[in-house]
Amino acid sequence: MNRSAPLVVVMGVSGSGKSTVGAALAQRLGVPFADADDLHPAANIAKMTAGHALDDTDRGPWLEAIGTWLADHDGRGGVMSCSALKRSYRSVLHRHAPRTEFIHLAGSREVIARRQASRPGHFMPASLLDSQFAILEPLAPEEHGVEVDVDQSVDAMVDEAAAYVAGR
Ligand SMILES: Nc1ncnc2c1ncn2[C@@H]1O[C@H](COP(=O)(O)OP(=O)(O)O)[C@@H](O)[C@H]1O
Ligand SMILES: O=C(O)[C@H](O)[C@@H](O)[C@H](O)[C@H](O)COP(=O)(O)O
Repeated sequence: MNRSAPLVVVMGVSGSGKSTVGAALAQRLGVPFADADDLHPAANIAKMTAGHALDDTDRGPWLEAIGTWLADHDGRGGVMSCSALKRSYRSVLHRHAPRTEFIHLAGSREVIARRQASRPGHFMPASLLDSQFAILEPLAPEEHGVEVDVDQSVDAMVDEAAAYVAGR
């Protein structure tokens, strides 16, 4: 069994609970937490705030910064909340930190839209949710990770994620 500290990316579309569940999971696991929203270049935040979806070029340097954080935390472990919507994005992260595991917070557009809309003071406009679902690629069987249903309490989601990590 691999006893090294967990290195986890909590992924999913905007409003799926990445920040909430990621922070709680990090606390449960006793490892540092970071939110990929804080690693976006200012231009990316400005673009999303203005209602435009990011493209692969916008996400390139951001993914490199997230991968660097993961590689830096390989020894002590960590949890990063990051949309990581496409498999190619997850491949970039995996290249930096090969033992990264992915927890995909997955659910219906209806539930997630409700949560996203009820979240106060966030830069991400609700209008961009469709573009997030449009490019979302769920985890492939050969990727290291698990899907957790968003339609349950935060505690239950963290329980599932922590159980997956413990059993790896
Ligand atoms: N399991 C849950 N049950 C109810 N509300 C939730 C749950 N998970 C997250 N939320 C709420 O939904 C909103 C979006 O969650 P957030 O963590 O900001 O998502 P993301 O980081 O993926 O955009 C927040 O207001 C958060 O408090
Ligand atoms: O790749 C992207 O398009 C963005 O990273 C996006 O997926 C992310 O969701 C935003 O940064 C909004 O932040 P929230 O996910 O916290 O809503």
